[in-house]
Amino acid sequence: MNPPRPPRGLYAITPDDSDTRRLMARVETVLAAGTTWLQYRNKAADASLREAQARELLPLCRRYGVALIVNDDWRLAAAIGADGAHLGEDDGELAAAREALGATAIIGASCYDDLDLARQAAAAGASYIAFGAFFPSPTKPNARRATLDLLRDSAALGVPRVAIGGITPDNARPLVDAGADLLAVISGVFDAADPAAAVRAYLDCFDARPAHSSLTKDTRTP
Ligand SMILES: Cc1ncc(COP(=O)(O)OP(=O)(O)O)c(N)n1
Ligand SMILES: Cc1ncsc1CCOP(=O)(O)O
Ligand SMILES: [Mg+2]
Repeated sequence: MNPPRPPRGLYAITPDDSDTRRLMARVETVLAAGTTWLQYRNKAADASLREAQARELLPLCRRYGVALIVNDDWRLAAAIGADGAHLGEDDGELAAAREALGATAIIGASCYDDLDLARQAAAAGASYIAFGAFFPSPTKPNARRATLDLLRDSAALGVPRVAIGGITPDNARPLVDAGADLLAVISGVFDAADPAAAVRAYLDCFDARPAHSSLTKDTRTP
């Protein structure tokens, strides 16, 4: 049997939206257009709204065969049976998340502009490592900035690499050429005049681009 293919494509991340009906409709458009993974991120919601929104997103993602990854809070991911969690530097230990979520969960780690952090995350069993911000981010203007060299230099780590931060269909191709397996995007998708067309434009950036990593880990959508 061939080894599983690594994930590749668009990793859409939800905007802060307190209107759950509207959020579901916005997300469904994006899932239907061909998103690979979805991250639930809402920095403005309280714990109860976050749980309600994450719970409602899960069956929607399942319907489209898209993995749901919860930002910041692996306990919430575990409580609702999500496919994984994304952890930044303030979001707890990867080992604890892995223990709670299990061997097949998708657990991502923010590595910002730091190859050593990426090495540590890969060694600790991260399913993917994320670098960025690569461009000024409308969502997170003070995010640390990363360079394309990080993507090139992290190829040998053998885990999928995610690029984030100010990515638009117009600036994304160099990231894919440098080794990004997934483009993580909030405003470029959800603030676009036509979010479905934006999703397709990001996916076009992968056309005729070889997959970079020779990965063996199974991080496919369940
Ligand atoms: C795919 C992906 N990459 C990076 C981040 C940023 O995580 P973090 O540094 O914890 O910042 P917040 O998202 O919590 O503001 C991410 N969420 N997703
Ligand atoms: C969470 C996060 N971490 C670095 S930049 C960023 C926000 C990405 O959003 P956008 O795609 O709108 O720049
Ligand atoms: Mg975080």
